[in-house]
Amino acid sequence: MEKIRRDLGNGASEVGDSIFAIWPCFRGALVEVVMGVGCGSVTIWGNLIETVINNRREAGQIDLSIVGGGGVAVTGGGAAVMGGLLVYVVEETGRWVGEKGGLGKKNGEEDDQKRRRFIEGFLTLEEIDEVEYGLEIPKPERANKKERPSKTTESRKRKRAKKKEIRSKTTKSQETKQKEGVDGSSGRAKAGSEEKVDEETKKVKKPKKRKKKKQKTKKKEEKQSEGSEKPAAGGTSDFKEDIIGDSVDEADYYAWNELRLHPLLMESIFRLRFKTPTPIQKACIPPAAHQGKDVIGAAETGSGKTLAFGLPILQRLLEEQEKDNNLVAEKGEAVEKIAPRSLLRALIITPTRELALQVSNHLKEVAKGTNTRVVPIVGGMSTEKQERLLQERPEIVVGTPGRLWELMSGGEIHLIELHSLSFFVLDEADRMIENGHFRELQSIIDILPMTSGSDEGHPQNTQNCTTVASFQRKKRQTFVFSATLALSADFRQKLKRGSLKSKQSMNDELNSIETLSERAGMKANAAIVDLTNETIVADKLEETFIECREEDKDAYLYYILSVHGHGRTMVFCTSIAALRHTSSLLCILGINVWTLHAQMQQRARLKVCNSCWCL
Ligand SMILES: Nc1ncnc2c1ncn2[C@@H]1O[C@H](COP(=O)(O)OP(=O)(O)OP(=O)(O)O)[C@@H](O)[C@H]1O
Repeated sequence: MEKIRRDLGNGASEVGDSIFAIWPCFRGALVEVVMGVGCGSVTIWGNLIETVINNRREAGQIDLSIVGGGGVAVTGGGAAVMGGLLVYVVEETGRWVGEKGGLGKKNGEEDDQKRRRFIEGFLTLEEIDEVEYGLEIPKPERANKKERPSKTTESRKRKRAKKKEIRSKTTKSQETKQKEGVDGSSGRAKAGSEEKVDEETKKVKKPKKRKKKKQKTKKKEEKQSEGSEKPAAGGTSDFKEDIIGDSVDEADYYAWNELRLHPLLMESIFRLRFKTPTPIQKACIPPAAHQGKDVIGAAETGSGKTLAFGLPILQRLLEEQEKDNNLVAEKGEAVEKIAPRSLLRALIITPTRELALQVSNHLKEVAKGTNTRVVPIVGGMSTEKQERLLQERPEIVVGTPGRLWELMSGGEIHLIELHSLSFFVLDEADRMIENGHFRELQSIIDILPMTSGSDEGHPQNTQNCTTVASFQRKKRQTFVFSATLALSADFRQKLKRGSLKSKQSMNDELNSIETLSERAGMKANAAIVDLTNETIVADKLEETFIECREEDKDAYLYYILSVHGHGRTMVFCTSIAALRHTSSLLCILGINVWTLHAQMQQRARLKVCNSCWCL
């Protein structure tokens, strides 16, 4: 066996770059990486290289063994031995394997140049032309995880053939199940190649569309037939046993008692296993749900703000439904005619599409078992489809300013019949006023009927929209939620005096939460709940700062993810290019990566969000 020593460079990052770059070349070859002694980041690099090589070996993608060099184990373990970290690639087959600054010339000069470029440049995945190099980037194996769409035509063909086989063999219901499986796998976006995934998903999904439609119709029919069996608001139901399955000890949820929520909402809370209300929920629900007050709420991200406004909305809608039902029962049909049915009762506005969907999904989950419908209206999705959803007249709409205003100014009837609007919510208000992007938000606020105490009862004509006369105007509550809050000491006085409403102020942009709140109709007796702390950092987060060289950043990231990254991790990058680099790298290293950035199509962005929520 001819052993050729290849010095892959000095220092962790050089070695790392070389190893990353030449991995694909190792495929099929029997090589040894012999670690030399090291210092400094030897622990990181030792762990990194060992983990990666072991993963690859287990996946059968690489046949490398690690041999401690210079008497120091590859894992380093903090060995403080002076000297650079050296890696020797020992080739068994006699074929060129890889090197830094290279001498290899087994296959002619041209090939060598390509390889050298390949190694020295540390190309990103997008830059590597697999065909040119005759390489196939190894696909990390994921135990117990759904397979991601493969890049190669061969595997695509295999997939298609498999699907065909499944379709022909299975019965209708089995087929549906199988398809769901495939669907799941196609949802896995491959890092740095969202567009490809999108195309691929299209291909995989196309034949399913009809099936899906059929399923939808079937579901709809089932729903309709179930309609009469749905628990009426406030009525007792066997919902708990149905959904919960295993029993819930209500005593564990005693902390919710003081919030006096409707039994159907408590059923949802049991189902979601939310044992105690979060501080922001505890502070906001009583004034909002039982005193009918407006609320300005601020708390760190992830503190449960959605339900801090969501539960009061659902509580009031359920109470009203109960009252209506009782009146109908007492006085007969006549009352039903004047009770507002299927009108927009709550309009929730968020600064981003993803947040709107997150909020909408969260509320849907809690509203399960009630008759309340929640619909998201966001940009980047089919307007026609959203108009169809609105034709069903949902009580709660969660949307982003742009698409909402587009539909409102186009005369979408459900969105401009605002006389029965009982809740107007601005979520993440601090982000809503950032960059002054939200001209549409201003337009939406302008067409809201005045809240009680102003010119109640008078219909308004504003711009393209006309709000209809109210026969049963509800007192509207305004909720403004944010992760940060800076209110002036005399904010309440300003609200009382209406100074923020002055002519001068009306011409100002919505550039502060104070102005935004006041314009949205916030009343002076609003409950102000500020649970932010000075550091802004969420309590559950621990911040750590690692000082490192630019070229070591990737190694640290991989190390942190490998050693500490159990569960989900979010990695923020400064640019889309940086995101592509990092995600490609992590993908090569066998980490399940999803990317999300502004240049992705909305459909792909939503798919990523949905998949991440489902993890
Ligand atoms: N009482 C509760 N007990 C346990 N988990 C809860 C409770 N209320 C909400 N959650 C969960 O906490 C998570 C964060 O909630 P939510 O999204 O409402 O926070 P948020 O403050 O709005 O965060 P962000 O500002 O990031 O939108 C969600 O997954 C939600 O299901």
